[in-house]
Parts: sequence; C-alpha cells; structure tokens
Amino acid sequence: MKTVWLVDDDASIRFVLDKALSRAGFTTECFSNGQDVLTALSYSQPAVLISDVRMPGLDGMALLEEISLSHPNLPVIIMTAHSDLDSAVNAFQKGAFEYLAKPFDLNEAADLVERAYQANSQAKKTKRTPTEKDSPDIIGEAPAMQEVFRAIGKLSMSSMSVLINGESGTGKELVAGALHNHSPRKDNTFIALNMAAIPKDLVESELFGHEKGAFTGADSMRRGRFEQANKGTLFLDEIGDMPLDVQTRLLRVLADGEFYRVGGHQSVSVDVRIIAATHQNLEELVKQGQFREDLFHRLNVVRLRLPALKERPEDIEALAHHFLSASAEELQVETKTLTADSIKAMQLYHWPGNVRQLQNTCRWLTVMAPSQTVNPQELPDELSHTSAHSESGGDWLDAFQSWLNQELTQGKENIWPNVQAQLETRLIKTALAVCNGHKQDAALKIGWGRNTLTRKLKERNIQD
Ligand SMILES: Nc1ncnc2c1ncn2[C@@H]1O[C@H](COP(=O)(O)OP(=O)(O)OP(=O)(O)O)[C@@H](O)[C@H]1O
Repeated sequence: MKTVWLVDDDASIRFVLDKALSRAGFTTECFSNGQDVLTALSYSQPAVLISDVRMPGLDGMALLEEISLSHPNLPVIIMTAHSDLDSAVNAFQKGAFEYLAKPFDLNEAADLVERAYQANSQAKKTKRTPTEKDSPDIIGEAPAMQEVFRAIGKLSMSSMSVLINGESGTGKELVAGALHNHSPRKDNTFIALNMAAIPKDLVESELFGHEKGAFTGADSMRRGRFEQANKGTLFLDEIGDMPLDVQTRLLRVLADGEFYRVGGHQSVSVDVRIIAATHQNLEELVKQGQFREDLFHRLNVVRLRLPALKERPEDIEALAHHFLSASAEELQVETKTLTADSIKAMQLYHWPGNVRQLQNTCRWLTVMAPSQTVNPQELPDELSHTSAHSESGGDWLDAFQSWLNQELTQGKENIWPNVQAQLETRLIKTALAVCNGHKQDAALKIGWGRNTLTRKLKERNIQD
C-alpha cells in the first residue's frame, strides 16, 4: 500500500500535507513527534516518511539517524524552514532521500513523495554514513540556490568532476570550496586557480611543475598545482581560457592520473578531483574549436548553474545582512541596518558584479554611510537612482532603467538630449490630450509657464 507517515509538530502543516497526499492517492498517517514514530515503527512501516526538522523532543535529524540504523530502506524526506546549505548537507549525510525547503509547493511535495515511493519499490537505498560537517556560509533561499545545495549534499560522498557555470562573482569558487569541504577529500588540499589570470606561457608549469633547467629561469625543480593538490581538489576557474595544448595535457591527466613535469622524463601519479568553472558557453567554444570536446565531456559529469544575483532578488536581504555583519566585525564597529526602501532599491538594481559587488557595497556602506540605519539616498549612486521610485509608479521606471542599462552598456554617449526630448514629447502630448488641447491648462498641469510650453512645442516639433 502507498502509505506515507507525516511527522510535524505543526498541526496546520500536517493538515495541508495530509490533504494533498490523500489527493495524490496516498494513505497517510500523522504524528506530532518523533518518539511516537519510533514506537509505531516497531509495529509497522510506511512506504515513505516525511518529517519536519524542528520538533520538540526527538527532532527530525535525530529521527532520521535512528531510522537509517533501524530501517535503512525507508525513504525519509526532511522538511526544513531553514533553507541553508548545512541543513541540506546534514539531511543527505544522515541518509535522507530528499530535502524539502519550506515554504514549498504542495504539488512539489506530492511529486517528491511519489518519487521516493517509486525509488523505494524499485531499489534498495544505500545507507550513507554521517561525516563531520563543515559550514561554509553560502546564503541562498532562491530555488536555483536550493538546487545547488541539494547537489552539494548529494555529491558529498563522491569525487565526481563538476562543472560550474555562472557569471563572475556569483559564488563559483565558494561552491567549489563547499563541494570539497563536504567530500571525502576534505582533509586534503583545495587549490583554486584562475586560468584567465595566468600568462599563457606559464600555465603549463603552474599546473604540472617543471624540472630544474627546463627553461630559462627554471633554477630549481618546482611541483605544480596538480602535485600540491594530490588527494585533494583542484578548482580551475575560467576553464574556457585554458590554452588548447594545456587542455590536451589536462585530458591526459584525467584519463591516466599521470603526467610529466615540464622538461621531465619521469611520470608523476596524482589523484586529484577537478572542479571547473566558467562564465562562458563551453558548448559554443567546442563548436568554435576553442575547447576540446573530449575534455568538455570529462569535466561535464555534473553541471551546476549559479544564477546571476539579479535573478534572485529574494536572496538580497539575507546576503546584505550577512555582508554588513561580516564587515562590521572586521572593522570592529556596529552593524549597519538597511531600511525596507533600501532593500527594495537593492532588489531593483541589476548587479552586474553579482554577489561580489553586493559584498563590496556592504563594505562601502559600513565605512561611508553616515548613520546606523541606511536610507536609499545613502546608497551608492548607481543604487540610489533605482530607489527614487519606490513610492509610486515603479514599473515604468524599471522599464526605463533596463532601457538605460542597454543604451549605456552598448557604449552610447551623450544620451541626455535624446532622453530629454523623448520625455518632454510624451509629457506634452499627454498633458495636452488630458486637457483637450487646452494649452493654458496643460502648462499648469506640467508646472510650466504658457510661454515655456509654446517654446517646447516648437522645439520638439509637436503639432498642437
Ligand atoms: N551565496 C553566497 N553567500 C555568501 N557569500 C557569497 C555567496 N556567493 C558569493 N559569495 C561571496 O562573494 C564573493 C565572490 O564569490 P566567488 O569568488 O565565489 O565568485 P566567483 O563566481 O568564483 O567569481 P569569479 O568568477 O569572478 O572568480 C566571495 O567573497 C564569496 O564569499
């Protein structure tokens, strides 16, 4: 039978989930605490168990731990209101089948239970052993970030290659570090290298090292990053910038686990996990012959995409708070807070530099903002301009803002005369229409004198 047990101390969650799962064809039984579940488990067993994390007495994690020992094949879905990386990783490491961040969509919950049910009836679950958790501070409530957390949790027992896509400053290196810290390699070295930052002719010796005398200036033998990262993880950022000949060498190391130092004749064996990242479209680079297809497939075992910050405005408040406290601590001052309007302004801004730019903005505010509470006017210029309309009519200004961004990033200059002409034309035409063509009234509505209106009509070549 498709039985699901629901465990939550919150009666309203039990109620809605119960309804949704019954509708989806499950027979449900509800529990308000973990202890009752353990007692019930000695008599019978459901097909799937779905449990909240925070409950008085035995909490969700403790329950999960007990169940993975006593009933390792029972799929458990952990629900948590704390959508952070630690909860996700913890849940997966303790053997959870899935992790569900609150608030969730009821259909999504029912689909998940169905998947757990199918997985249980098809295959036996392999038990995961808990490992020490490390906690990098990765903030993200947006669904795309939740996907990333889930992936880090799922990958935490493996050493698979991962390819991370994302614009500059979206947190690629942070995620690569978290993948390492939550992997069996966590006690060994994590090395991050940016391919775009190393001069082309030095990339090879940087990665693979060189023997003494291999080239002018090679006064002594040097171990490369691959050797230094042995048994650990090498994070190769901007992999799309790796020269083709180095790509060929990289491919060989990945295939054989062996390489030669530059100028060397003896092979060196290494065991290194590669996490690569790029802001470019690697498939496109492959098509253009700038990136080796075979290397692409080797790196692209698991793909993670980090969304640009403008795609996840819901994360801005928590990120800003995090960075404001971090810089206050660094500078030994009190943490600044943002007004609701300032947060709104930050959410409307397009953040071309992503999370890194937000981090720098928070550092700047910690030092420069005159008062403890930051108002929109005190935000850096580019941001305070987005906030001017928070009180009324935000939509057209949003559209205006995107248009402006486009014009300016396309390299247009001296755009004011054009902007002014367009604004004035619209203003005059609308005011005249509203006043049935009556110039005196229209001038009054706009706030100009009649003569100014007449002059502007001429200037803008508007028929009145
Ligand atoms: N979700 C997040 N939560 C907390 N801090 C973050 C988050 N994302 C990024 N950061 C911080 O923002 C800064 C930039 O992140 P990171 O260096 O990982 O970006 P990146 O994508 O690797 O950038 P680049 O490609 O330019 O090297 C770092 O200081 C990082 O700690």
